[in-house]
Amino acid sequence: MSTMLEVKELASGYGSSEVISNVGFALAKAETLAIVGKNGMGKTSLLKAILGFLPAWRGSVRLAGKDVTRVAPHLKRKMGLVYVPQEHALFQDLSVRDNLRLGLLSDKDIDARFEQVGGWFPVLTKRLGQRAGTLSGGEQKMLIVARALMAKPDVLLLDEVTEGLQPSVVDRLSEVLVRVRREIGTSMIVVEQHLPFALSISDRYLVFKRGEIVDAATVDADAAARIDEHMRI
Ligand SMILES: Nc1ncnc2c1ncn2[C@@H]1O[C@H](COP(=O)(O)OP(=O)(O)OP(=O)(O)O)[C@@H](O)[C@H]1O
Repeated sequence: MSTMLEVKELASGYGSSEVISNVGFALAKAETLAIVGKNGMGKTSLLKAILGFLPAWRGSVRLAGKDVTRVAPHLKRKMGLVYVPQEHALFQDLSVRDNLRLGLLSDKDIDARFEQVGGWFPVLTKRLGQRAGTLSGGEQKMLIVARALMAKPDVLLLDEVTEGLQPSVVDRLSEVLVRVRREIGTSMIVVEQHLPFALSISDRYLVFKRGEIVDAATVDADAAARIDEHMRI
């Protein structure tokens, strides 16, 4: 299977403090990888280092075979790497439609993109004219994910996407992400505290501790118990 994203010996941090050390993994086409670990272990920083918001101190990031370690985040986005940040990054005063449109790189295929993404998120299709700021918290999170999917990403990085969501919305999101992967073959990295959600949609997982990978395995029936053990220590 072809490798979409390859991270090798990546290190990064803030000021003089290294928070990501020697991180390496590969993500195949249409594969979903969960990254789990306690608060403050460096999961968000890892995503930022992959995206280029944090500079790589050492190591490399390759996207579909190309070295993108020093490529700016907006250019990586054009190359198919899209990020769903932890915070609610919507344009509150713009309509749902305009927020979705901002996820597109150009208006080419706009109708087809609205149709496909609307099929995944019918709740948004009904509210295209509504101001994003007036959506419920769950709907706003759906809109952030939907906007990221407008550009049909090759690789999608999702940071704590279930945070603050009620169980029915979490279930809905996992159904949509499984469908997206099946229908357009997106590869995904899911940074998550919500273990059942992460494991239900992932093929493999990495456990992160103090900026390093301390366990990496395929998701199987014992994965949750193994991860719990790491979380306790
Ligand atoms: N802008 C920043 N400046 C300095 N240090 C930072 C900054 N952002 C994060 N850190 C530090 O880097 C370390 C890793 O933080 P990070 O947010 O990557 O962890 P995390 O595993 O994503 O945690 P959480 O699950 O709480 O979001 C922490 O010690 C944090 O205090």
